[in-house]
Amino acid sequence: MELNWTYFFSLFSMAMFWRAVVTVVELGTLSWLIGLVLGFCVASAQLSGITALRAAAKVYVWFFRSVPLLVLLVFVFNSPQIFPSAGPALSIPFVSGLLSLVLTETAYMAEIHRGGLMSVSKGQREAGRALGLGYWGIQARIVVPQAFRIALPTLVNEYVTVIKLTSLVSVISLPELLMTGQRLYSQNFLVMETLLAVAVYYVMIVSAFGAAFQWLERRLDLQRRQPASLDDKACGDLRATLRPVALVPPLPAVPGAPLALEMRGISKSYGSQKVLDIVQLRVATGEVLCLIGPSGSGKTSLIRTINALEAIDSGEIILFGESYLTAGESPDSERARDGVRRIGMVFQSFNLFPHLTVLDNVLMAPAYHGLGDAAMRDFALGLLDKVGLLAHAYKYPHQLSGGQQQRVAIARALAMKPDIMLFDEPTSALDPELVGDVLRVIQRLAKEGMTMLIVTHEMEFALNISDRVVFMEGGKLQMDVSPDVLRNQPYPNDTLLRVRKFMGMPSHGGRAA
Ligand SMILES: Nc1ncnc2c1ncn2[C@@H]1O[C@H](COP(=O)(O)OP(=O)(O)OP(=O)(O)O)[C@@H](O)[C@H]1O
Repeated sequence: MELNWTYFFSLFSMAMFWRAVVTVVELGTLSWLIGLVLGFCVASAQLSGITALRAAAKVYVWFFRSVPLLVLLVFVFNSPQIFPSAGPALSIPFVSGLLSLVLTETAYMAEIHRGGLMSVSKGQREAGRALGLGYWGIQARIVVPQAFRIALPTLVNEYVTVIKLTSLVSVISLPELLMTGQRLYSQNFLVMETLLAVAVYYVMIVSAFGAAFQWLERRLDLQRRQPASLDDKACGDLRATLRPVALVPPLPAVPGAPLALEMRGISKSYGSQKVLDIVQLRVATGEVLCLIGPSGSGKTSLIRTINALEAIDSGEIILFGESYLTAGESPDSERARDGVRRIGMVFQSFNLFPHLTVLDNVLMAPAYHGLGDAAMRDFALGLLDKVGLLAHAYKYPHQLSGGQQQRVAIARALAMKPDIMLFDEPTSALDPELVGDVLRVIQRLAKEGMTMLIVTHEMEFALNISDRVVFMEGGKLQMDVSPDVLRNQPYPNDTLLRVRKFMGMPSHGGRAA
């Protein structure tokens, strides 16, 4: 069979086909955009803590993924028979088509968004909470930008699917591309030429939008962003504009002033396992405590309760003389969140925000709390200079070594001008050669008078930096003594002997291994 090529080419200059192209693009794009937004809401509902919401979202996704679009289209178009008041709107094929596509796409998009949201690690949310961000702040500034980037390639693919699905709307007489072609070949019987032209029209639409989306994907791809370090001259020029940064706000450590932190009878269990067992701890302003102990003894759990990342089962935590967290209280309460703003936390796995530059990581919390002015920007740059990373201010976390990332995390925590700093094994995830730089920054903070609790396995560091070394075992504080006692107590009791052994010290004291 010979194709009539002259007729085929003439189909590309027919106004009715280009009108159909506009219809397809309008219908596909609107369905995609509305599905994108509603799908995100449904995915959030699926992941919410509210059982009824979760169940409703699950049923929605299950139902609309199961019903064929063709069936839905015919049903929606004819639904005025059941709901006469919807007649004027739904008798318009474009509206019925849009509604059906949106109902279906919302279900598919919800699954895509859910995958994106779930792949943002728990540590990212915890870093947000540790910086005092509320639920919506964490969603808007941390989770959604990352989830969207992860989901983007699949969302783009879904756009192509939606464009092709619009051809089904011909079943309710919308003059889109297929319907336009059908009307034409039912008159002239040039079926193959017309369908071929329809296919080419679809390919053109998909290719044009595919290229645009690819451009967007490339722009959003963080791995492609490789801003360079500032050279010495640029660093020097920038440094000259900055004022020296005072890391620790002057807090009066006068006699009779309240303790920086007091833990009264804190207990916590995970199921039947008690991980904190009536912990009593008092920390004065300016004191540095190192928490040591065997793996699983509860050190991280203790530090996480101080930062309200975990609720407590019994007892009370008091911050600068004011009750901050009590047994059973939600760590998300207003009071706890206010307390968290006074505490900086540095995590073992850094938890930097990968979609933000180093400087924006540091500025994230001040900006959220309404402090992100020009002076704060200078302060943030000054902090980066303090931790030796001014040259890297405009890079992204993936361009830094682990040790550099951890120093950014310290600067980020310091940007909120905390009164207490918590460190949870800050060097455990680092290669040995990178440990020193991080420890030096912490040492500097100690010298400047910062109140600090540090969970560490660096025993010599603990002995050098601490005012007190606290040994934990089985969720209990077994020993709380100065490094001097640890090193020099000539008549050690059994616990001290055990701790010396744990720290790799000789039983008569001295240096740690
Ligand atoms: N979210 C959780 N759910 C259940 N159990 C947990 C949870 N977090 C910690 N645990 C358990 O609590 C105990 C104390 O853990 P924790 O992380 O506080 O110990 P750790 O002293 O910091 O240990 P390491 O030095 O290995 O980091 C462990 O037995 C651990 O398995």
